[in-house]
Formats: sequence, C-alpha cells, structure tokens
Amino acid sequence: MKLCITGGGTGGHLMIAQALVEAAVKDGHEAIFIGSMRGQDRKYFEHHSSFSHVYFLDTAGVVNKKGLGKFKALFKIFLAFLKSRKLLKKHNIVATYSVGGFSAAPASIATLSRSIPLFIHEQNAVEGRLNSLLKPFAKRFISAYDNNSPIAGYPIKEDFFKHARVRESLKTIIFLGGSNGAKAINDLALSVAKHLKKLNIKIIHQAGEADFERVKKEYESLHVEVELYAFTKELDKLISSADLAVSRAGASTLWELTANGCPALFIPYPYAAGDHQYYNAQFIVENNLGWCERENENIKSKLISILDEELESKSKALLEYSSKDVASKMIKDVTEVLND
Ligand SMILES: CC(=O)N[C@H]1[C@@H](OP(=O)(O)OP(=O)(O)OC[C@H]2O[C@@H](n3ccc(=O)[nH]c3=O)[C@H](O)[C@@H]2O)O[C@H](CO)[C@@H](O)[C@@H]1O
Repeated sequence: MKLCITGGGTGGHLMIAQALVEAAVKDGHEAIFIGSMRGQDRKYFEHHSSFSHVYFLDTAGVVNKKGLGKFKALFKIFLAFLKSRKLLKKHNIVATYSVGGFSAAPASIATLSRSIPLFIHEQNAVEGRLNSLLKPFAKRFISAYDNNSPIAGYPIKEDFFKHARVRESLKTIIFLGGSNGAKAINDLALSVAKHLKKLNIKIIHQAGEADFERVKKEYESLHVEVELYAFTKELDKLISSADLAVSRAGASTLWELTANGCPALFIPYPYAAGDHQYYNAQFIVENNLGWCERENENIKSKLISILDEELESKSKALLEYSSKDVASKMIKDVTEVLND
C-alpha cells in the first residue's frame, strides 16, 4: 500500500506523522509526506525519516490572517492543492492520513478531489478548524478524546512505554515547553530553581530554541546546576529519568508523560485555538492523575505545594491509562477500509 501522510506545523502534529510512517513501513507499506516549507516540517523530515519521498509546499496558515494576507494564503493553498494532486497521481497513492495543521489542507483536499479515501487524526480535545471542515468527508476520524473513535488511545513512540516506570519519590523534575518551548514555563522554572536546589532535586529543562540563551545565563547567575536543552531528540529518556514534570498541555507531550507514568503539573498555553490545551488536560484532573493550573501569579506556590505530594498512586494510575500500538492499529485500519 502507498500512503500519503500530510500535515504538520508543530511537533505535536509531526510526531503523529512520524509514528504513522514508522508503523506503515514496519508493516511493509510505503509512505510519502506532504507538508509545508513553513513551521517545523522540514526540521523533522527533510533529512532523516522513513518516508520514501518528502515534499514541502509553499503554504502558510489562513486562520489568523485578515484581508489581503488571507487572500494570499488561500491562493498559495490553491497552488499547493494543484501540486498535491500531481504528487498523489505520480506516486499512485491509495489513501491519505492527515495529522492536521495548516500544512494538511492542500493534500487533504487534493485527496478528496481524486476520490482517494481520507483518514484524519485529531490530536486535541477541541477539534481543529481544518479537521472539523473535512471530517464529514473522511473515512475515519480518530481522536483519543472521542468515545466514538473507532480506535482508542493516542499514537506515541514505543520508547515512552519501554522506559515507563512507577515514580516513588521526587529526585528529578523536568520542565517542558512543547516543541517551541514556553517562556512562562521557563520563568516558572527559574523562579523555583534555588528552592529545588535546596531540596536536592535535580533539574532537567527543555527551554526551546528562542529562549535558550537567556535561560542558560539566568541559571548561571543563580548558581543552580541544570541539564538544559533547547530542543532534544532524547525526550523519551529525559522524561523517563524524571519523577515529576511541569509541562504545557500539548497533546503529544501529555500522552507521552502518561504512557511513561510521569505525573505532571500541566500549565496550558492560554492562546491555543479553542483553549484546547486546557481541555486536553481535563481527563488528568478528573481522574486524579495529576494537576492542571492556568498561568497566573499563584502558579509558583502551586508548584511548591505539589513537590510534597505523593507520586506513586498517580504514576501507577497513569501507566494503566494508555493504549499501546495505536499507530499500527491506525495503519491496519486503513488496509481494512481499503479491502472492504
Ligand atoms: C502552542 C500550540 O498550539 N501547541 C500545539 C502543538 O504543540 P507542540 O508541538 O508543542 O506539541 P506537543 O506537546 O503535542 O508535541 C511536542 C512533540 O515534540 C517532542 N519534543 C518536544 C521538545 C523537544 O525538545 N523534543 C521533542 O522531541 C515531544 O516529545 C512531542 O512529541 O501541537 C499539539 C498537537 O496538535 C497541540 O496540542 C498544542 O496545543
């Protein structure tokens, strides 16, 4: 089977694309990727990936643009749609999986225009605009947050399960800002760094590329030792060595922490579309698996109070919560739909 996987923009979408291509190749299939020249698509797949071919088209987001900017963005999508139609034909694509984000638009619409089955993975608890628009035309709409989803769970890298463990006490804390880093999480980490040092708690911190140098200097002036990263490919190992996380509630990170059994204080990105990060984390709070707090002036004292909390029961409960092999179930489902 020859698949097209499309979508991206941020790491959250691209990690799903990666999980899907790995599962497809493992089952003897082939996949091409159609993404955008903007966002993080090239960083993820331009040089190393399991895709047979990767294409980065000249597209940009439409939702936040107005007037001429919106018109230009739509025109670029139209040109990319024509290009995507050609690519689907050239590679004899039999099905397309969209992982959402603005880069998914051209190839998803091209797929429908060629009467090729479209599959969609929605990562968040609140549906993205493009996903909602295309949902009625899709063969499948998979979401970990939808009880009617034909496949339950969230596709994440096997390594997060492999290194999963029950947390018993707090020796190491990890601060995670999502694929772009988060200034609010960086500031929070710096504000508690001395306190953590006093308690002998080791700090791991993924600060994002944009804020990395500032954060590095601040730790130096505080004389606090830290294992500091801008962006790392070793996040599975780093999360596994931590006992507590302080994290944005991007969907992939949230489910990776869950699979690994690492309890977390989630601080949702306040400007996410439809406030989806807040809703992503609600099952964590409702099932007493961790904590979620809005960004506000009390966040530092909230974190300090969590340092004394018992972690073991939450960690054990998290480990029972995730489903394994979701990406390979999604690929098998495509073959079943095509054979129907
Ligand atoms: C600001 C914003 O709107 N963010 C959205 C974006 O987040 P973002 O891209 O930050 O999202 P996620 O947390 O879902 O995923 C980040 C992914 O990057 C990986 N990673 C991250 C840092 C690093 O140093 N190394 C690394 O490998 C993580 O392991 C994870 O797999 O997409 C998600 C999925 O649609 C949404 O839920 C988020 O709301």
